[in-house]
Amino acid sequence: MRVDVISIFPEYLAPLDLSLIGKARRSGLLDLHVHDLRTFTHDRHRTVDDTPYGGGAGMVMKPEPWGEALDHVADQEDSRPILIVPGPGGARLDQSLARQLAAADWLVFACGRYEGIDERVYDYAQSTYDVRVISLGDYVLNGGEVAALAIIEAVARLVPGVIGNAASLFEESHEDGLLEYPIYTKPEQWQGFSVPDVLLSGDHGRIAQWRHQQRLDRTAARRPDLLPPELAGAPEDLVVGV
Ligand SMILES: Nc1c(O)cccc1[N+](=O)[O-]
Repeated sequence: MRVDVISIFPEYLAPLDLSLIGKARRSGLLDLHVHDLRTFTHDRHRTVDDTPYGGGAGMVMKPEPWGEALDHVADQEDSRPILIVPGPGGARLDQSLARQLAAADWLVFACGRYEGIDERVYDYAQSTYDVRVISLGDYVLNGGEVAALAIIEAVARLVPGVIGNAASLFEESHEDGLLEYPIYTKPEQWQGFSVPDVLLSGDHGRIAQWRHQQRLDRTAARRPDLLPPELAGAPEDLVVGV
């Protein structure tokens, strides 16, 4: 998978050199390119913003640098990349959308700052990109970089080979709609807390059943909205292993 990120703060994307994503870059599984939007300005001050037409607070990102940057990134390529513009007005990222994006060959991220990007950039990009606005949630960030990091991590880890043990992708929270079960490691006793006996039993059938029940209980308690319709609204003590 190729990923391009355009930002006025390219150093914000430095964490992508770390851990499994950094390893995927070095192995060639992830072909990541970060671009400084100011590279595509031509004035002495490398200007990327200006006042909004119609008045209002704050500044708007100018269309010209974005147009040049998007043309530069997509240049000489015949495939149509997905352009992701992280923003509060976008489709909410969830595991299903992350899986969809992980099937793409090429993602390009446009990280807005200030009050956002001139609307004509979205229109201009349509001829070359599949334009998507994606939100992490209903709250306000200062720009798109943090969201781009989160989306890239959620997507890249689903690319085959990025996570060494693919089995660990299953039974994760949200992978199949339920939250994950509690996990434990050595020592058996710690600060007066014990590991549940069932996990020490060696009975894999009982362990699997216990873990499934834990997932149902946790989902019912913390995210009842995720419960399957047949269990939604059922009293917690009736949410039994099904
Ligand atoms: N919420 C927000 C924002 O305020 C600015 C950029 C990106 C996001 N987001 O992805 O959620």
